[in-house]
Amino acid sequence: MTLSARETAWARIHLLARQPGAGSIRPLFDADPERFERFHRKACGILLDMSKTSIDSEILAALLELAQASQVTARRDAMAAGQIVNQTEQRAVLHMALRAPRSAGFRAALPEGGYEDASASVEETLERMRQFTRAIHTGDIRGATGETFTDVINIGIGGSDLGPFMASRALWTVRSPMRPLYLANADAHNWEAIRPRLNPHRTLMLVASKTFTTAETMANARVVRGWLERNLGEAGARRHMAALSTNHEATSAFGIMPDRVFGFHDWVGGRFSLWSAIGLSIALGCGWDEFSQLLAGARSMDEHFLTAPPEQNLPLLLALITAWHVNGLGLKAHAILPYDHRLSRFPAHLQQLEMESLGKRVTLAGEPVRHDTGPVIFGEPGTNAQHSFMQLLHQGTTPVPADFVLVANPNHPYADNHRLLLANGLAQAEALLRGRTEAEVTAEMRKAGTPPEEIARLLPHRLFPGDRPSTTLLLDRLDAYTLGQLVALYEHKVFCLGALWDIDAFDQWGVELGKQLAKSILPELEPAGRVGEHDPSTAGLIARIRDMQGNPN
Ligand SMILES: O=P(O)(O)OC[C@H]1O[C@](O)(CO)[C@@H](O)[C@@H]1O
Repeated sequence: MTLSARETAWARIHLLARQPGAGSIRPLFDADPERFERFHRKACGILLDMSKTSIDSEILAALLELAQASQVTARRDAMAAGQIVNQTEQRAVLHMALRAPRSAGFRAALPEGGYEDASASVEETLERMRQFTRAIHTGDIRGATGETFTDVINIGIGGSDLGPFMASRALWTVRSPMRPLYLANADAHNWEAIRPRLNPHRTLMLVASKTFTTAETMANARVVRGWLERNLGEAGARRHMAALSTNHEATSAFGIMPDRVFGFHDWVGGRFSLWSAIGLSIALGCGWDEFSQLLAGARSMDEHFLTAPPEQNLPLLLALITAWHVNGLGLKAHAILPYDHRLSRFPAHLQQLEMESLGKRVTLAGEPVRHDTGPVIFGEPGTNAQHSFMQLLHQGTTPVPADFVLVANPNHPYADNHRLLLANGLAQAEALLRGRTEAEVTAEMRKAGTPPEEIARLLPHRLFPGDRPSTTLLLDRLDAYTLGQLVALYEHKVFCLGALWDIDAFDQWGVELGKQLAKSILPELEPAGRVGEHDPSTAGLIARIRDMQGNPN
């Protein structure tokens, strides 16, 4: 049987991963004092250090071969050309058009044939967003009682929340023009926690939903609209509402004035939408210049992704590292550890970006995948992570690859704190690599005067296996531009993994079943409802909830 180029490339990866010592990192440093120099790359101001992984020249060459055999470059070019790369939904994928000037000339293929001018509609929407933002900030647009808007509440979930929330958290300062707040959870405790901080006379409400049908978002939008109406009347409330959506019919049915609807297109996936109208809360909260810089930074990463050779291409390299860990070494979790508090929502954003994109079990052709796909993504900002889950990364039974994001220069004057932060980030990665040997632990305990029997008792608990992989991304500073670069880097990493695994990284059918079942359970929880057909566990739980709420079964 002849193997295809892809199969051959995969076979090579698996073979390399089975070599004795594969997965070991420390010997690679021992053998090559220049390893850091040879295994770090710098592009777009981001330094990517992959030397603390077990990838050596041979493995890197094999991974690059896999990328070539998987036609990552050709697929990338097809995406940039606006072809229908989201095959199951028959859509082009053009978030890159959102941050490109009109002269870039992005076009989106239409399923019925022909193309639409993506860049033209992006430019038009951006200009409307810019004017609206300016008018809100200058007070040309005011609330129903003539007061200026001080707060903007973005009501959305998933990609209509996580990206804008992450970016606002990173970019907002006390000097920013408005306070951006985010309401996502259908649990009204979320709204109850936000409401006391808001003055209805000064609050602008954005309903952010690509489809404008998402149950959680619509439930929250009705609650907040009701609050505005009670305080301002129906007509007054309308002056406080805007929508970010592709569904103009539904926004108008909800009562949002047509000139307050900022649209985008189905070639923008939810988790890639923070650059579109969905990012309006970033512009309003942090300022138009910041939003523009965010787009410009992402654009610079797009240009790098589209033009850099594979061996220098940061998104591709990040993807190949993950492929090595998941498929070569069988490591199925991945930690995101930003050592910058402004990036505290970054892991949450990447959770959706990576897991919704890459949590797939069939190929584009609908065949079962032959390789594992997306790992579990989780994370917290350092140093908080160290005091919660890092124990498992250091001494748990399975290595968990981690991305450390370090920022050399802070945007605050507390140099001591920043040194402490960086020292911890560097130390965690070093500890994962280096580990701690029996000789080291024994010597340290002896020095501390620990009796021999106590040393023997504690020794196994105090050993660190080391040789655990991590990748470091080092930024000079974090600002809107570099944030744009960082987020776009991960977006393109996801694209590359989708191509390597031959899956559709742009659909999300896996979220549908739960939504459908929730619809059928909903009436069963009403006071006069009845428990329907379910598995015994679900039926039992519904019955108990009805009991606890004092409703008959
Ligand atoms: O913007 P919408 O249409 O409300 O969707 C919100 C989110 O829901 C999802 O469809 C998943 O349920 C995400 O892909 C999306 O980001």
